[in-house]
Amino acid sequence: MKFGVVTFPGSNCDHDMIDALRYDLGQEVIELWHKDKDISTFTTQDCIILPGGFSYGDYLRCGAIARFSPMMQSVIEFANKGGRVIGVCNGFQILCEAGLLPGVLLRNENQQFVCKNIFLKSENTATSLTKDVTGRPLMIPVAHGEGRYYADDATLDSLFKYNQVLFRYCDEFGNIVDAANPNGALRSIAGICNKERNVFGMMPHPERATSAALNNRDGQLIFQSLIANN
Ligand SMILES: NC(=O)CC[C@H](N)C(=O)O
Repeated sequence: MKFGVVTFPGSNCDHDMIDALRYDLGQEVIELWHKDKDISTFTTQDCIILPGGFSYGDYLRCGAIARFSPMMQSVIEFANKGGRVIGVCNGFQILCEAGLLPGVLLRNENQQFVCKNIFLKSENTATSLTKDVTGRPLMIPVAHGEGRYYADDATLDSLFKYNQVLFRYCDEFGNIVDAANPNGALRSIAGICNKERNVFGMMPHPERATSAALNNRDGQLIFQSLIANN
């Protein structure tokens, strides 16, 4: 399989993602530009990633302008054919704005940008991204101003009912407690997928935790699960 990483104007985690996949995980990576549309070399075995950043300066709402990029039309078609798409942080925001994932990311409850390590509990072994992520909580960094996952009660209930919640914020022992929730996300939701389980969004940054040089390789477990369960 190969990965495509889309750069939008204002992306700033695209090269972190490319480096993590290429050098820490040894994967083939194609760099994609938001104004291009041709992803015909990608098959449904492959994966497109929307990385983090501040696309279009976060104007209107985070991701609200990027979702109109020409590349997004191709990404939506790719996802509808069953190709896997992952959005991290701003990428998650873009996927929600594009309607590929339900809900929205609102400004953090404390109105502050939050940048720190948090713990994540994997909630779901039914998706390729999380299948092999079992056992202890993962330590992964977050860095966002608008990461508070919000959806109406019916949507939240449906996410749990259909096993679409990927990750929840927890303490270092795996307990879901308010104090471990960095942004006020409803039901401590940190990541979700669509019903078909091929579109994934998460606020924390696994690509910032794939290298021994960073003293944290917990993020590798997430990418390795995706690669192993292709
Ligand atoms: N690291 C990021 O992707 C930041 C996402 C977004 N711009 C926010 O602050 O919420």
